[in-house]
Amino acid sequence: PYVNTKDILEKANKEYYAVAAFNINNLEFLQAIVEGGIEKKSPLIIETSEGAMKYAGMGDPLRGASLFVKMVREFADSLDIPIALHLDHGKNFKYIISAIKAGYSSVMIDASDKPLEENIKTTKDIVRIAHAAGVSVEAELGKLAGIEDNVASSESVLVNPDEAKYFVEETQVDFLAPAIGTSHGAFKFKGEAKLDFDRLKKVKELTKMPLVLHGASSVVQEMVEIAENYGADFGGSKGVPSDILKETVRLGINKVNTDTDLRMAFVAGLREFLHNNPKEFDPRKYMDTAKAYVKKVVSDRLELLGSANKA
Ligand SMILES: O=C(COP(=O)(O)O)N(O)CCCCO
Ligand code: NA
Ligand SMILES: [Zn+2]
Repeated sequence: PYVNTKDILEKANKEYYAVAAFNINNLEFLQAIVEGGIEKKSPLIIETSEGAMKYAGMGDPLRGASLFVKMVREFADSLDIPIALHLDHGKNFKYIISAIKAGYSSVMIDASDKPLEENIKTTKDIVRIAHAAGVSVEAELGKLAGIEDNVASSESVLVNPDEAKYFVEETQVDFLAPAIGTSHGAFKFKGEAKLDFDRLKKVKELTKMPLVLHGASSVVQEMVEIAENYGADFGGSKGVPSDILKETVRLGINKVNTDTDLRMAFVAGLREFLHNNPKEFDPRKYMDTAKAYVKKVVSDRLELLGSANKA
């Protein structure tokens, strides 16, 4: 069934596991993710960025949003696993309202680059509107390093746990993304991978609410090797190691945003297939390996996060 993200995350919060939130831009990634969820009998959070809304709607974000709602609902209504649709990194009021109007389960208001009081004000405005429409809300505190959807944020500012408690009380958001040292994309760490577990622990103790980890892709070595075997150059790529990811779940992370790992898996499968099948031009065939690799990465992640058999 199509459910509210809050319902999925409240259960995960109680039972201390995490649910992956996978980004999509098209049908094929959605198919592969849903196949993984069926195989693992796991709840799924499908998420789209504002860029994905524009892309699918060919420039019209409301058309893109309603296309994604219709696609996701079609799958969700025909399956036993709970599936929610989330707007990731909502920054533009118009896009956030479009997602709410189209029927998204939840929206993220990302005002993490604003001073605290402004972040609170903006977030409160969105919470009021979203809650009136039965939509749950995610916000972010602190700043990720790396590139956030082509906006380079200078350096990562880690969450202040006391500020987090004040923020959630003031805004009544349903789930919070505390910045603890991750960043978006495939180049997360210069040296050794390290996250601030102490801050995460404190935020959980102070808020007791479902928490979100952004920039959580692991950069799956197997997929890097396949892609590089067929012409990709992913030199220097490094993600969040599995043991560190598991530790964040143990400490209270319940939603794990994953985009880069699926992108790399898809392109690895596409490169491999096209190289080995020079005569093929049927889209139902040449994207097959790509989808199979995405499904594999999805299934492994659902297992690792502990959401398998939790549907
Ligand atoms: O936090 C994440 C996941 O980040 P990643 O998959 O790059 O680790 N997202 O919000 C997905 C969109 C960011 C661009 O990749
Ligand atoms: Na999000
Ligand atoms: Zn993110």
